[in-house]
Amino acid sequence: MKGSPAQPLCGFSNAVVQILRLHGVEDYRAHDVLQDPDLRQGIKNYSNWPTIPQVYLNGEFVGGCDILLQMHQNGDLVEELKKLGIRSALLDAEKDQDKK
Ligand SMILES: N[C@@H](CCC(=O)N[C@@H](CS)C(=O)NCC(=O)O)C(=O)O
Ligand code: FES
Repeated sequence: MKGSPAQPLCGFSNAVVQILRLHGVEDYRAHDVLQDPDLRQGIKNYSNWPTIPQVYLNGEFVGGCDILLQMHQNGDLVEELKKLGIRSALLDAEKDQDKK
């Protein structure tokens, strides 16, 4: 990403942080490519993906901001988190809504 989860330095990186936060995912490793030109280019070569941010789940490249947003909207992100043993906080939020 650009910047840090606490202080994203680009709207696209910020969007990824916010989507993860919605799902209660705050504990992940983030690397600031603005601090490391080799990482900035190297990660693009590694994933064959031209832009930052890049999201990896269990070391597997998932996509950038647009793809994460899409997965958020179509429910895939909840499923992918489940595969990692992470229960999305959004599921509990939905339950709370049902009660009302
Ligand atoms: N549509 C992209 C948005 C990200 C993007 O366009 N990133 C640009 C601007 S921050 C980028 O990384 N450019 C190459 C660079 O800055 O090294 C996505 O889904 O992630
Ligand atoms: S830093 Fe300008 S769009 Fe990301």
